[in-house]
Amino acid sequence: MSISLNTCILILKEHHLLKSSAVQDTVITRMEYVSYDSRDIQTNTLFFCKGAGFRPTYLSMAKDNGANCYVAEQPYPEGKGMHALIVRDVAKAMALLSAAFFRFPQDDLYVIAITGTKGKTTTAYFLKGMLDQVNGGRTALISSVNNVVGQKPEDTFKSSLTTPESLDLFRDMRNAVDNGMTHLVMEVSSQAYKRNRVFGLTYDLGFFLNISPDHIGPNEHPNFADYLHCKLQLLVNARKCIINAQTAHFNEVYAAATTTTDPDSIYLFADEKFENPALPQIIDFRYSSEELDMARTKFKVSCISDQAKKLKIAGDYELKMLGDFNESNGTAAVIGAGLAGMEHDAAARGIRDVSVPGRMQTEVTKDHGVVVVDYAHNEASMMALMGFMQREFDNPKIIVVVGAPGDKGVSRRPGFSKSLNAYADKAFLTTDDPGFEDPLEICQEIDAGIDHSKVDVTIELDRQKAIHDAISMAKKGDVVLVCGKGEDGFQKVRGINTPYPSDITVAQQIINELEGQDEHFN
Ligand SMILES: CC(=O)N[C@H]1[C@@H](OP(=O)(O)OP(=O)(O)OC[C@H]2O[C@@H](n3ccc(=O)[nH]c3=O)[C@H](O)[C@@H]2O)O[C@H](CO)[C@@H](O)[C@@H]1O[C@H](C)C(=O)N[C@@H](C)C(=O)N[C@H](CCC(=O)O)C(=O)O
Ligand SMILES: Nc1ncnc2c1ncn2[C@@H]1O[C@H](COP(=O)(O)OP(=O)(O)OP(=O)(O)O)[C@@H](O)[C@H]1O
Repeated sequence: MSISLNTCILILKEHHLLKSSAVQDTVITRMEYVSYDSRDIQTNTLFFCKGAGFRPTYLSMAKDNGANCYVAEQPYPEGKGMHALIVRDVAKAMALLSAAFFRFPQDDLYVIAITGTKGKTTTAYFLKGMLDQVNGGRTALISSVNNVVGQKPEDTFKSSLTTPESLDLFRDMRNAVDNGMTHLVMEVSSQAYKRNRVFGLTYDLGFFLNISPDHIGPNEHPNFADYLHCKLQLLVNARKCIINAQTAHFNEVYAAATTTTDPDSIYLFADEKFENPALPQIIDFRYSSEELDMARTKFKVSCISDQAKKLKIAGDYELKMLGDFNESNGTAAVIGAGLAGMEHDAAARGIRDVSVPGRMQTEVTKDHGVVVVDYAHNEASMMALMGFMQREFDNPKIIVVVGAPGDKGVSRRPGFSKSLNAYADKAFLTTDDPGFEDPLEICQEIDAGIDHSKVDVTIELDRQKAIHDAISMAKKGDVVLVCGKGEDGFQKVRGINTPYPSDITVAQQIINELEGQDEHFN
């Protein structure tokens, strides 16, 4: 793969991004590799100088290792002798030039993008499960858990960001196309728009699931308005939009979709009980809860509007994952499958056994109640999780193991106290990626917001012991919720990923010890 200097100049000019260029007569004018990291350079690399942490010495290193052209927002003496493309916005330039370098792989994929404060990963996995039924397992995935770019084991790898840097994203898409993948389901974080990681990318389908305050703080969004604005961009860039009519800020969300999409291609869904007389739009799809047992969720999807009835997706669906919020996620995914051409039976087959690592993994024990390991890690998801347990399991005793990460999301901590006050009977406050903060102080901060007349609190910094004590004390009919880390196999302590056996493994071992069971979590 390669790109010529002329093509780069043309693309940057077309998008009004080029401020100036310096072309060297003596240096080759084709670039055969692209990188934004001086530790990853090959001969004739196009190198992007980007990011808050960029240092000019990285450019020297890149040049010494074979880079022949750099793109930056200002000229650097360290780049003397290289071609230089000086641009207004390096992140936008990187997205456009990477798409061209990797030969526009998005054109050969049916691209589905999902945003929302909660439910992105689950909805993405549901969609992959269904689409795999009709394309022979050729659905690529970009998610905060795993990325999948092919069908061989080595084509599945852990992701470090929810939405990768544009250069990595287009490379992953190219690999996916070359590996025969036909569809791509991707999570798009608000940060991806803030940082122009998906600049210029258009989706066949775009989902907006929900929004609540989150990701506000240093390095993320300065305020909620900025967070919402970034999330709305997904709809502006989608050819067809699927929107949860029950989302907060519905009017702004719907308006964003209409800026580039005809109302006939905007699909709304809501649960059967939802009524909002102020809403002029027809809700296209409704879902309703059917019976629920300890292991499976059943719900029905109905097609209401004429445009909805064109899709053959009405009927009953079953999920392996509990949670009424998963009925909402499931409905969104089923609509997406319908728009991608699927019908009810294949969709129902594809979604029924999907599980997402670390999300709503449930074990029904003999004598210690129901144990759930879940990724809930902010107020909205804790409320959704505990509220569901209280409604569905007839007001059980709720025992929660939870902590808050250090160095980030400080605004989430009062949300933990609030949700525990609302639903928990017993809370074990414990360690969760403390980073450079003292985990005891983090726990004390959460504890300070707890109403101790409602919730009995134990601070136990050893996470494995906290899980042990929670499950040991639980009796038949109780619910134990182990929140926040799901399948994470490490604790971030002082900048180092310290190995940790994962909540799933720890909980399973404890249940085995207590009850001699050897089944696995659902
Ligand atoms: C604020 C933010 O999003 N920052 C991301 C961004 O950092 P940056 O561009 O400022 O880069 P940097 O790490 O300061 O380094 C500067 C540059 O020097 C280069 N470098 C560095 C060292 C060297 O020796 N040589 C060299 O060339 C680096 O490759 C980089 O290009 O680009 C980096 C990759 O190049 C990301 O790792 C980093 O994500 C940070 C770690 C992060 O935590 N991001 C979070 C906020 C995020 O993006 N989260 C969302 C999910 C949110 C949600 O759940 O909704 C996500 O999509 O993951
Ligand atoms: N639609 C929803 N509404 C509220 N809470 C939800 C919803 N879907 C999932 N959750 C809760 O949020 C947790 C995370 O779900 P999921 O990983 O699917 O969301 P996400 O948007 O990818 O999250 P993140 O951005 O934090 O990675 C789940 O474990 C569950 O507790």
